[in-house]
Amino acid sequence: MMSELEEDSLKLPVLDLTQPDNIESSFLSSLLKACQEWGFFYVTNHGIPINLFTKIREFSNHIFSLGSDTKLKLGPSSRLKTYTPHFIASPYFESLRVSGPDFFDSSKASIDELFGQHKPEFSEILQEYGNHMMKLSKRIIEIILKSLGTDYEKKFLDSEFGNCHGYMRIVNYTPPSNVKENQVEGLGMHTDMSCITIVFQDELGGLQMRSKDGKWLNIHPCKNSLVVNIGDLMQAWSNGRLRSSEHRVVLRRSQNRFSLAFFWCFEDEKEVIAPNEILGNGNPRLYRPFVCLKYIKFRESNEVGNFEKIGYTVKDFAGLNV
Ligand SMILES: O=C(O)CCC(=O)C(=O)O
Ligand SMILES: [Fe+2]
Repeated sequence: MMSELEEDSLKLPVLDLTQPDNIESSFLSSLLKACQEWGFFYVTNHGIPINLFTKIREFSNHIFSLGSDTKLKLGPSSRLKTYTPHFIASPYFESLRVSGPDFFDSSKASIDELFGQHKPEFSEILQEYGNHMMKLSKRIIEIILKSLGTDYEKKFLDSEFGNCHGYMRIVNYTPPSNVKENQVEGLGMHTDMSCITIVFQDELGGLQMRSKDGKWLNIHPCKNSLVVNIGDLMQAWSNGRLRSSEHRVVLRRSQNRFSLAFFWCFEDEKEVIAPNEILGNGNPRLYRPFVCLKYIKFRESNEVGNFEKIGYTVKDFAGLNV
């Protein structure tokens, strides 16, 4: 069950879901350690058909090769606001957002607007992918809860995470032509607002996380595996036992980079507060309770054109000075 990948000096555990109900306790403790220290790990044998990634990648090429006027029909000042154009997150980043639970409808609205006609095959694929990712997210949280304490998945999975929702971002990175001389940031340092994020990155790599002592470490692409990272909501809910790490994307080659990020989040109206069992005896609360949507609004209002900028994380929003 347990396997580990050498990542420069960074060793991230690989959660193998071949038998999700039968995970060794030694693996659970290495998973918990990774979530505390790095906030990142890999998941493999996750059951997502490979051809879904291939098809979404094809779809992504199709969308992002459209003219910018067409794409801006979904831009920040449009009705749907599902497209993030270049020069918002970075000059080299553009993305399309598809929201659950009805991934079919959400993508259909964008596609109809872009192409002026129905392309149900794309929406079907995105719905299938979204359904897989919703289930996968729940399985991963179940295992993370198990790693935090005996029977915690029984106590907390449905009661705390039963109403989580998800959305995906399909991302196209277009590096500048002189990228070979100087690597550039495709996406600047940020933390995710999710409970967990599950990322497919293509073979070019470039995802990096920041260690507690401020070093940038590569999260290499790993065949047939997805990258999982802890987001801000989970950091607050776990009273800081799980780390929402700063990360970024660097571009080193003059080739476009494709990634697909799935964000699994608490429902907007949920009050995020670490349960007493998670807190443990005598430990101070590190975060005041807050309503999930209020944090998301706080982040959005501080982004000022710079999506997910650091300096306004959950610590700045709800951290208690203890
Ligand atoms: O493109 C990637 O590999 C990661 C993207 C990311 O960190 C994000 O969208 O939050
Ligand atoms: Fe991220």
